[in-house]
Amino acid sequence: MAQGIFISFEGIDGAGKSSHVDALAQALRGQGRTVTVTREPGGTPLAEKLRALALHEPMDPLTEALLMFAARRDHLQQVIAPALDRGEVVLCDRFTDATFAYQGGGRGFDEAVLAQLERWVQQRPDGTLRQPDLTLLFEIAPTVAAQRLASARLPDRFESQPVAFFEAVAQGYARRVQGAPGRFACIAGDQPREAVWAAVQAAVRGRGWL
Ligand SMILES: Nc1ncnc2c1ncn2[C@@H]1O[C@H](COP(=O)(O)OP(=O)(O)O)[C@@H](O)[C@H]1O
Ligand SMILES: Cc1cn([C@H]2C[C@H](O)[C@@H](COP(=O)(O)OP(=O)(O)O)O2)c(=O)[nH]c1=O
Repeated sequence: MAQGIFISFEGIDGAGKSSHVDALAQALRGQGRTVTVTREPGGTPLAEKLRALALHEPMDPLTEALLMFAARRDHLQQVIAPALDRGEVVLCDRFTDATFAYQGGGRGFDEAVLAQLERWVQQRPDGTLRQPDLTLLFEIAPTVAAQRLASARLPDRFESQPVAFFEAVAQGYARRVQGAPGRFACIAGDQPREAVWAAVQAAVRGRGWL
């Protein structure tokens, strides 16, 4: 059976990505596809426990990075790889680009070490690296995202960071785009919701998946 389709959603907190994950799942299911909607950190019982720790307990940047990759390994093994091997679609709210952006850009953790962990965690039996087929990167000025979040929800360890942290996170994302431009579709997140949704659909349609 053909390999499935792996799409990740990325952006700084408040960029407005989450509401489009379910909408895209519905659109793809409408085409008869089987779709798994999942998220990182999380997506399995173990990884959700690691998520609760990573989002709420104080820890140093190496511990934080290792927890993200530990959660990712379990998620890949238990959920993502089996679904893709069955030829299904996986929509994942954040994946490894978030680690490079938040732990690399935001926390300043060594990106060469992150790249090593990425290889260990995402290597397939044939030696190639598992990556999303498409990453939708929602781009927005950190000040606008912060205004949105101020009225939206109680902040976790990341969301409570100052605007300068999110500027560094955005730079981390930009470096990932430079490293693999063909994998990314950059979506202007500061548009009205309908325009953002149209851009999401256009990116997926451009790949022939909608
Ligand atoms: N295009 C948009 N314009 C204005 N507000 C938005 C838009 N998209 C999302 N929001 C609001 O911004 C906040 C953050 O959105 P959310 O989808 O949770 O962002 P993310 O998942 O990227 O952190 C929510 O209160 C949401 O209702
Ligand atoms: C996947 C991942 C997320 N994160 C952070 C980014 C987010 O602030 C947080 C959780 O992401 P997210 O699910 O987008 O948060 P919410 O449900 O509140 O919208 O985890 C990392 O720091 N590194 C990672 O590798």
